[in-house]
Amino acid sequence: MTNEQPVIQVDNITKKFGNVEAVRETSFTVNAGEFITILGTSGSGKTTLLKMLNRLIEPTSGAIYIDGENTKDVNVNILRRRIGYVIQQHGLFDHWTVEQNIATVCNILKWDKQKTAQRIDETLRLVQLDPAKYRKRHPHQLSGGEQQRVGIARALAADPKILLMDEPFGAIDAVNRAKLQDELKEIQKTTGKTIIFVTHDIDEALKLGNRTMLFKDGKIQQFDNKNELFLHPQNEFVGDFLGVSKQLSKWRYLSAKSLIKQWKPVGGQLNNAIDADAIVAKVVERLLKRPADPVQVVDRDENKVGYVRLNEISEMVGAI
Ligand SMILES: Nc1ncnc2c1ncn2[C@@H]1O[C@H](COP(=O)(O)OP(=O)(O)OP(=O)(O)O)[C@@H](O)[C@H]1O
Repeated sequence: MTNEQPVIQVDNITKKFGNVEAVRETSFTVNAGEFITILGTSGSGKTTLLKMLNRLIEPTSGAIYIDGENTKDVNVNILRRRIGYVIQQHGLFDHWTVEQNIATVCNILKWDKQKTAQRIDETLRLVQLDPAKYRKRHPHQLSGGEQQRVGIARALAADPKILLMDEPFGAIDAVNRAKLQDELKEIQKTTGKTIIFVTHDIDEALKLGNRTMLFKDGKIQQFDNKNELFLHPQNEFVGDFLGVSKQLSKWRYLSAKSLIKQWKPVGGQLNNAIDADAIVAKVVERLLKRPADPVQVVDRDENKVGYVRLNEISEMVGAI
């Protein structure tokens, strides 16, 4: 859930490396508690954009505000403590134990031993690692997935409001990657962090992000939730990139909500209801189980209901 409060405001930033414009006149806003994924072609400027948020790269022009404060006016070290950063190759110090790695920022903040030890255990539990088992290990004694978990624990140690993640699961096998994605989503839900997550993987971007930014040639092509990206791609690139023409993608990613043309007030019993956020495939599954009954799509927040019938669904899915 987001609370519609801008935590990041990017105002017309451009980054030039010599003649190369890596990011061009880009503006966007991110609200507190959002999980934003950034997707795009190789070399499109995703990493450059991310690194400008914590001033690892300074914009050539434009401004970035975090909590309303221009990042240019904030001491870089203070800024980076407020913003956790996770990269693909975890960036752990090999000669340090897991606990020493996680304690890096706590030590900079001069936390006492007890507070630091407590936080190490807390963050390890958050990333599903048993502190007693992992505290004293070195990074080379961990699997790739475990290293990445420690990387996330370290980024969370100082309890930053924002987490920047640059292809954090890029080098992890598919099974562990799916597990890490689920865990990260859970961490985000329980901690309310604002996350900006760069990935090459369309499935990962759509699964994790409540909004996804599509990036090409240093510019945002579209920044929307997945329903909007599929239903209203703003240009050919977005359509092609997401494979909007492929029915399969629609069925996998669209929610039941998108099938409803007209919401009606709730009346009487809801005995075959499905959540508005359920994917279309679930609606179809339900319809096939009880072909005679319409499925009632329920939007809990707004207490509304819409109906989908089997004989209508192929027509509806075909039209969206
Ligand atoms: N330090 C630099 N000096 C010169 N050019 C750079 C520098 N960093 C990035 N670039 C260029 O800026 C453009 C954007 O690079 P960036 O790494 O942001 O892209 P990306 O979308 O993250 O790519 P990938 O998905 O391949 O990691 C590229 O053309 C790249 O070559």
